[in-house]
Amino acid sequence: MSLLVAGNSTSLSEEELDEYSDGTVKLRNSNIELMDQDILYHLALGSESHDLQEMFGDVKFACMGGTPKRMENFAHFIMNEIGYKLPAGTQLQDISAYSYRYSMYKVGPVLCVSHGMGTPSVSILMHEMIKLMYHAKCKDPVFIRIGTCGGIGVDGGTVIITEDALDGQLRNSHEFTILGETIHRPAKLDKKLARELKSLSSADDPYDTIIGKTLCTNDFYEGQGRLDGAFCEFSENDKMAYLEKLRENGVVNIEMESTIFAALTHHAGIKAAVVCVALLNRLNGDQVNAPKEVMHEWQQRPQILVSRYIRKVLTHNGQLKNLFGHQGSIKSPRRFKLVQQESQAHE
Ligand SMILES: O=P(O)(O)O[C@H]1O[C@H](CO)[C@@H](O)[C@H]1O
Ligand SMILES: O=c1cc[nH]c(=O)[nH]1
Repeated sequence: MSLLVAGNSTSLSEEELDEYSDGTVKLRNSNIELMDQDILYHLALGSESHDLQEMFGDVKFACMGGTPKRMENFAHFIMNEIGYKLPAGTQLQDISAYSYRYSMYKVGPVLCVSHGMGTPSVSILMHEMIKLMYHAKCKDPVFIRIGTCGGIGVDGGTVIITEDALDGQLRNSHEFTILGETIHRPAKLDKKLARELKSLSSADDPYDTIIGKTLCTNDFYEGQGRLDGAFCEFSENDKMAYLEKLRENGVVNIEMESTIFAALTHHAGIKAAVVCVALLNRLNGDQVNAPKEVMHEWQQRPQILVSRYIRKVLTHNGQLKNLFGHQGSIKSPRRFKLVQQESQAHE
């Protein structure tokens, strides 16, 4: 059996992935099965304290993004899009509220979870999300990051689907330090899923949706070649030469979570995608200074694309009609605005 070897780490071969044919998420850690209980501390959930299969067994999509508010908004939006009805007299609850770390909302088969900023925050969440999928016996869950980024040669408002996630040294892997040893795991996303998402963009969308390489950094300022951090020990020429080098290598955007997100989902055999909206074109500057309302509308764009995908899959599986008894339209930015206004009115 051929293994994909990166550093001294291994990833799933095609043959191994085939072994997961019942679709459930297998853990690559035999310690978990031997434990009396597994506490998902940062999600405020546990395998003994909660019936995770009953609560989460129907999850098909785990959507994640940086801020709790974005994910709460997305939960309301997707609820409307898939026609999911909450039991009378109830409202969406933040399932992980008492962790005081991440927020989690469940809308039928869709989980909407905030992941914070940067690798450590996402890494902790991904361990617990993958274990949650395992304990809940979820079948073929798809993980999607819905984020923001800086564009390289693309206008603010452009939606970017990541084809390959690259680290600061342009390697298509994520570097881990485990027991003092450095290992790399491939930062692979599902290319077919990326293409499918792209196919759901519409000529009627008043913005571009593109696929390209994403640079993932450990910092927003010096790490992304900004001149406007508290420190800067390089010149504007150095910065522009670096951004041009990125562009020559096919990089179209920069953010801070894609390699860890890709590496851990791939290591777990979970299909994943990253969809971000550019908040600015970094070739034109460093400050994020678009008006608040404009940025708010831009951030809805990846959510609209992802909702089209979710609706498509649920429609294909016959779930949209059968489970929720209402179809709606695939392209519905107008309805999204209404939901957003309602949710803002409650802020
Ligand atoms: O908008 P989100 O998804 O939080 O992501 C981007 O925004 C943060 C920086 O402002 C980083 O976490 C970056 O990856
Ligand atoms: O420039 C940007 C904008 C959003 N997020 C980033 O990480 N960088």
